[in-house]
Amino acid sequence: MTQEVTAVATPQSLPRYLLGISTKMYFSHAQTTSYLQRLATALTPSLTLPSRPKGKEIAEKLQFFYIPSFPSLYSCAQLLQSQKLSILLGGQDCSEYASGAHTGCVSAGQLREVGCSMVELGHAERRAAPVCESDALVAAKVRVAVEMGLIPLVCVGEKEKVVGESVSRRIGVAVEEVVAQVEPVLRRLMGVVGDGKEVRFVVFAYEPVWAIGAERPAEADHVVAVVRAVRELVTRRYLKQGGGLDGLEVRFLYGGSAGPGTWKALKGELDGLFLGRFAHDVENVQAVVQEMLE
Ligand SMILES: O=C[C@H](O)COP(=O)(O)O
Repeated sequence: MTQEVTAVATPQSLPRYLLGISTKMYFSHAQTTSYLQRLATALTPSLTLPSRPKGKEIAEKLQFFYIPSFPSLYSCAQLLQSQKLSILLGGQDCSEYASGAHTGCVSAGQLREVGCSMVELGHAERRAAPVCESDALVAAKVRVAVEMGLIPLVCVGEKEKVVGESVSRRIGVAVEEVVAQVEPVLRRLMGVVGDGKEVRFVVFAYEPVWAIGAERPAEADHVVAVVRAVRELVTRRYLKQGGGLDGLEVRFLYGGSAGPGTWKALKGELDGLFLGRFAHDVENVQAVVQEMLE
């Protein structure tokens, strides 16, 4: 008998660290489901329910999420739910509309229905041509997603690597660009997230565009300095009393050619990692998990 998929309750708490993987459009449907199965097998008990021995200890520290292509979501949800794996599922995008005449689009509600509890929005590959999503469009999508109970994973990052300038100038330029992407999102979330609301989290993946699809991740010092500055500004302007987003938890992950060694270099300054190509090899994921649990 085929396992039915049920909508998943929006997580009301998350462990200290998050570890996510997007397989973008790299895998066929068959490859996606077999990859997820291999991942689940390799990472057991990390992915098992918190009620199981060792699983509890790990689940308190680390939450996994997986973001495959749309056509594979239902099968992935079937696999996760039938094996009771503690891994959140997310879509790679959603519409800014709740429903209607929008051919080719996928709504946040549909994602929820097929077992997603997250949605990735504003990835650099969608902000770039030919899709050209604007900050305002990304923010509108985030709001709709949150209204449907999905935790948004919003990708942000500066486009160019500044060279031949002082370190403070390099960081300043990046912070300015990232803040310009983060603030429209937070402003659109006023009144729909935080204390007493279904969604209590917003996750930002800091992905300098120049570090995506590269040989190696951005330098840890750069990542830490940019995220520290953005986090400080977000806390001061939005999360403190009167900032309009009381009770909202904001997490910052790093993405962009991340793999074994990246977490160690970041020295626990971030809230997790978002893996791309280097996660295609399940052994790399095992190595990253090991680093994060140390
Ligand atoms: O979605 C993931 C990020 O864009 C990172 O991808 P990458 O690790 O292949 O550079």
